Amino acid sequence: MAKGKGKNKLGKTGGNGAIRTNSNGHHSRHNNKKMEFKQHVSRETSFPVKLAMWDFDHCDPKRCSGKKLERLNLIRSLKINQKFQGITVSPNGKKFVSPEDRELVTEFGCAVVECSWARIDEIPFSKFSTPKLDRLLPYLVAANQVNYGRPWKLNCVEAIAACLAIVGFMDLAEELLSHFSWGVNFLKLNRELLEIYQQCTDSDEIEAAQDAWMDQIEKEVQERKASNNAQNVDIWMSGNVNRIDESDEDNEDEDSEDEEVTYDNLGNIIENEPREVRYDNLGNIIEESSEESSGEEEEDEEEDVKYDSLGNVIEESESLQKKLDGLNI
Ligand SMILES: C[S@@+](CC[C@H](N)C(=O)[O-])C[C@H]1O[C@@H](n2cnc3c(N)ncnc32)[C@H](O)[C@@H]1O
Repeated sequence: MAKGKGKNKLGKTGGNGAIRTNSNGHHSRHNNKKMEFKQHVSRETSFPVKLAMWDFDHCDPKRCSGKKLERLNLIRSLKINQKFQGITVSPNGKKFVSPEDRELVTEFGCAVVECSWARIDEIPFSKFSTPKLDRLLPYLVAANQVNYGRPWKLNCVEAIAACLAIVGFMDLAEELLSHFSWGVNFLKLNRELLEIYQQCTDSDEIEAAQDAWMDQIEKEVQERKASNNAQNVDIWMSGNVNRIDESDEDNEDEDSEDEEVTYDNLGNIIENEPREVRYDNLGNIIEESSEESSGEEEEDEEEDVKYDSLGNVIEESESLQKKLDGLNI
């Protein structure tokens, strides 16, 4: 393709077939995608979409994503007072990037302001910006090492990739990010949101989608907090969490195993219910009744208890025997 004006007009590049628009409005590439891209990058300005930046030299060139794109010949630097005809993603914007901007991006490209977030107040936006072309990016989370996990504070390559993805050039966003080790994570982290934004038509819809997403996040945070609080209360109220909840019907088996069957030091069953037990001076049971037991019960038990030649109990009361039968011992 000839150098000059028409070079980056997407959809008009027909000959090299780099970009085709599908029924969703997204574009796709045909086979040997990498090769087609390499052909592009070997050209003077190197990318199917015109990319530009105003570089304020705030950043360490080794860490700066804008400078890396420049070294790769994917973006060009603009002079401070130089205007740009395409979309500028900038914190100075009033509207959000939306699929409505697709034609502008296709025709004229996308620019960023390469500077430090910490020094953003020093930037003389009025010198270079065209306010009606400035765009905010909606809620998206950074994946770069400097601001990982932070919403809105994207670096230059993320900002450009986000703009490309929102207007429907997802594969170009991928291409651009593929030059950064962490790049693929930006699309992974934001995939769902980007798909939502791609379905919007204009800035207002993008803003509404962003607000709905943030409301949802806020709701989930509150729910998680409430559930954590509830769990903390339960832990303190329930004491030892290793104890089995005896009111739990599912624990019936464990409960029944807890039913106490106790033995004397020779292994004889001496009690199946809490009772006061007394021993003779050889350790033999001499009485099983409690002082509170009725006289009737005492008599019954006395009648049923028999002893072996050493004085040990060899036969339990009838009621005890019934319980033993029930336990299949
Ligand atoms: C402040 S610079 C930081 C650049 C960083 N030093 C780097 O290595 O790429 C990031 C630029 O990306 C664009 N940008 C990032 N996040 C944005 C957002 N949420 N809205 C609009 N523009 C954004 C702006 O042009 C912004 O100036």
